[in-house]
Amino acid sequence: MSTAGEPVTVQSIAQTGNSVVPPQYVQPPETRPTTKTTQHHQNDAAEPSPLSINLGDEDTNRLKEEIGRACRDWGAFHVINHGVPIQLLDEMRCVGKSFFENCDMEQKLRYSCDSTLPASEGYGSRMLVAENDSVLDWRDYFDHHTLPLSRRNPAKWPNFQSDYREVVAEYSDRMKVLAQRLLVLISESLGLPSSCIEEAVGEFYQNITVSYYPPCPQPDLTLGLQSHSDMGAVTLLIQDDVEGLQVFKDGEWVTVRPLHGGILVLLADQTEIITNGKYRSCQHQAITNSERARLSVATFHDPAKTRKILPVFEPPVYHEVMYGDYVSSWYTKGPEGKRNIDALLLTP
Ligand SMILES: O=C(O)CCC(=O)C(=O)O
Ligand SMILES: [Fe+2]
Repeated sequence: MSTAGEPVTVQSIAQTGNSVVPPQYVQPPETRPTTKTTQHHQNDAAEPSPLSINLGDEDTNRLKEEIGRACRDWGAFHVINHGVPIQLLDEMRCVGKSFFENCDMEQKLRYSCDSTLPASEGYGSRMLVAENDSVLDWRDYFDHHTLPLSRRNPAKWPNFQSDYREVVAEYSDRMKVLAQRLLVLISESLGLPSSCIEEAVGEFYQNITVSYYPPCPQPDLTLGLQSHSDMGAVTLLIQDDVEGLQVFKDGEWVTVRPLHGGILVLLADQTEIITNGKYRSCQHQAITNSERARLSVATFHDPAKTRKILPVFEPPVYHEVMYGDYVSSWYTKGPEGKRNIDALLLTP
């Protein structure tokens, strides 16, 4: 499939035009995206799914109540009037897309990540794959290490497009501010002191991953990204206008309708531990389609690897865990839905 020594990317497979995907990309029947378990968003429903929350709402009690409800019911919600210029969201999508679509493979491969290391920075294709897991995601990605500033080295990011590095840096700074504000609101929605969750997380380790899902000839057999919950504290996600992200709610996969200008907030596993399971992390996956490539940009806010994470409510339902240990077990076992966090339950 690849020329000697080149990593296989999903985009290069898609470009062969084959009508059949290579066998490593075929999901076992139980994880395939079936229409039976998929409830598509309700077009005319009174409440979009997941909920969309107006951060500009001056009625702060109502705002906190809505956030609490969304966190309990979905572990995910869109925010609008979030203070981040919509133009910056568009620019971020645009520079990300242009890396995948306007650079030739030789240029792209200059930024290849080290696929033997977890969460290595750069261009790659197999991030969430466990060591012994043979099913691959139908996705390529570019991961940027953005915060703390000591990890940020824009020289490792593409510069074929003149403003790529500035856009990513500005986007990173704006996402951090928004994530901090959200953790305040989430804390307050539980009656906790404003800074409670933020202090439990400590300094943010932030990564920005641009995911690119090429059209797939067999969308019924594949996943763009297998079912998982994010490991850190909170993820802020934007997508283009192509559907594909699904969240798991009440036993069903619900497709998240793209909301231009909105930002999707996904609660991640450390927030579930810190809130002692009052708010659960959102299990999600990405499906593929045969028509159009899809792009998303996920901004992860994680604790430092040495940070000890433990519930702030008594009696604790989860074990204390060192975040770095949590990440290691995740990478050796693979995400497999939410199995990793369930392993921390004191009374499973
Ligand atoms: O592409 C998406 O919408 C989801 C991406 C995601 O879940 C991730 O990168 O962790
Ligand atoms: Fe995710």
